[in-house]
Amino acid sequence: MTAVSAIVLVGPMGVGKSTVGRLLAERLGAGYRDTDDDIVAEQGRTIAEIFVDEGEPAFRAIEKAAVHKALAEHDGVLALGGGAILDPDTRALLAGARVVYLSMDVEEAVKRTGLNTARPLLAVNPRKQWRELMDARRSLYEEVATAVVATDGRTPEEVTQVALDALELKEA
Ligand SMILES: Nc1ncnc2c1ncn2[C@@H]1O[C@H](COP(=O)(O)OP(=O)(O)OP(=O)(O)O)[C@@H](O)[C@H]1O
Ligand SMILES: O=C(O)C1=C[C@@H](O)[C@@H](O)[C@H](O)C1
Ligand SMILES: [Mg+2]
Repeated sequence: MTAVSAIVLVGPMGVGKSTVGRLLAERLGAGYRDTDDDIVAEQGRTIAEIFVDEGEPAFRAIEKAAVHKALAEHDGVLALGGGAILDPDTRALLAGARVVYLSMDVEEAVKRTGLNTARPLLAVNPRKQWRELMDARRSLYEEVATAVVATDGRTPEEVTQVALDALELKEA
């Protein structure tokens, strides 16, 4: 069963899903869960290792199963991996949920992700790769979102407050 009361965070790598997700959960007195963490725990490997060992399609299959499991089990704040919305079944499942799309522009993205090789899809030419990813994904993030929150120039605390306002949620 899908836990439709979950608040789901989507958006590109480094936008602050994990940071804001934890703050949002704290403010709401709710649990926090992150599908990237679930995958690492279940697989006993890092995301980068899964990409290197098995390639992106295999990672996406693992991710799809992890996202569907988390949506069924968790009714707090749930951060999804940045590419989870690429899967059409996952997008269909999100149709019943409250989904916050955290957005940012490319310069902010480069600042936040830097040259961190833990993000395999941005490991070579981060600025170009980020633009290409966003060209392919922007409309998918918008499709699943019930609220869009721009994070540029805002602290994580400010982003959290704007998300609460957008969802019209009060603190616990
Ligand atoms: N609003 C913000 N302003 C400035 N820095 C931020 C903000 N939100 C997050 N950060 C910083 O940006 C980096 C990425 O944040 P975070 O790990 O939360 O992103 P993410 O969306 O979960 O990324 P991923 O998709 O890779 O899991 C961290 O160093 C974090 O401290
Ligand atoms: O945007 C993406 O495709 C990804 C985002 C991260 O959350 C991880 O799920 C992984 O690095 C892939
Ligand atoms: Mg994260």
